[in-house]
Amino acid sequence: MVLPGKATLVEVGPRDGLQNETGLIASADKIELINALARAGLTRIEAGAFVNPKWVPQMADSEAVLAGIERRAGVSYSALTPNLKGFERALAAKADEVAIFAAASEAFSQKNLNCSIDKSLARFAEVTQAAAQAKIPVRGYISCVLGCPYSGAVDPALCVDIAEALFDMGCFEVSLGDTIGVGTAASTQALLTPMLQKFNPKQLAVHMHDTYGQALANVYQSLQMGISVIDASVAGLGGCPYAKGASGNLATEDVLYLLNGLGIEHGIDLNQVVVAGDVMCRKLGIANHSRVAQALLSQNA
Ligand SMILES: CC(C)(COP(=O)([O-])OP(=O)([O-])OC[C@H]1O[C@@H](n2cnc3c(N)ncnc32)[C@H](O)[C@@H]1OP(=O)([O-])[O-])[C@@H](O)C(=O)NCCC(=O)NCCSC(=O)C[C@@](C)(O)CC(=O)[O-]
Repeated sequence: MVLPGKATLVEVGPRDGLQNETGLIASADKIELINALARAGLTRIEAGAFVNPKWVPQMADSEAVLAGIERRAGVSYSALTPNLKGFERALAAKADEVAIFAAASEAFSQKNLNCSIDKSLARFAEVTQAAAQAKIPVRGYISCVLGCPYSGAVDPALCVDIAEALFDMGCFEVSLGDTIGVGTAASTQALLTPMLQKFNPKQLAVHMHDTYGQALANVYQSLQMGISVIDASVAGLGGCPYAKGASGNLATEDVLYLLNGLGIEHGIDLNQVVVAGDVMCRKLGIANHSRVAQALLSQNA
């Protein structure tokens, strides 16, 4: 078993976690969440999405959010950019990093991006070209790597091809998304095996949703295979608007507890993350989906 000595968390709660909430959340509350997460030691925070606001109204205030946050030294504040228009908005809002997001399923690509996989990659190439000129790093995502809500099983070979296309156009990292949380440790291994034959583990991240309660096992599987960048969402907030029934990402607090138990360094204060998630859940009037947060909060109650 080869475990990395150090792991980096990419906090996606303020974007992936909140994008699906139906009641409009005040920009000030999003800003407070992001600031609290940065103070807790998270160094990569997805702060918004410059997507079509008609498609995802909750992210329509991403300009205001990026303008309102404290910019802590050493923290990278990123945003999703589906096309050149999104990139121009992100650049004007001074995002430190942007992310493009392809899918390993034609059906999901149509639902999420209103176009085929090939067309989305052509749009993303325009974004990476503009980002290279502006010296903004670009992260790539691939959704549905372990299953699609519309077309079912996904071939790992297709994921490898899309990852290659994303790296070829200049992405510094590709995050592999189990968008609907159907993966298991075995299917994660089956995906990562061909991925790691082609790419360095340092180039890859995993982004696991917890619909079937397997996300932590999938992260552990990924750590054992040398992946050390993990996406997570505070309090397990979230779900994808184009993946019915998909629950939130794996909770940041639960990943931190796993890493602590394994002795893997991460530089984040678990208790501060628990408080940040608790404050947001109370404001939203929703349950906290982190098992670790539930346990720690009940001890302190
Ligand atoms: C890709 C598009 C834009 C195509 O959307 P479209 O409607 O086909 O776009 P269009 O180019 O035909 O333009 C239509 C209108 O939208 C405007 N428009 C066009 N682009 C933008 C923009 N960037 N910002 C603001 N406005 C924009 C454009 O200006 C135009 O305005 P009009 O002329 O009608 O007034 C749309 O499908 C879209 O926004 N999709 C994003 C959906 C989304 O955010 N999904 C959730 C995030 S992905 C995810 O959660 C998965 C992930 C990453 O977490 C990983 C995982 O879990 O697997």
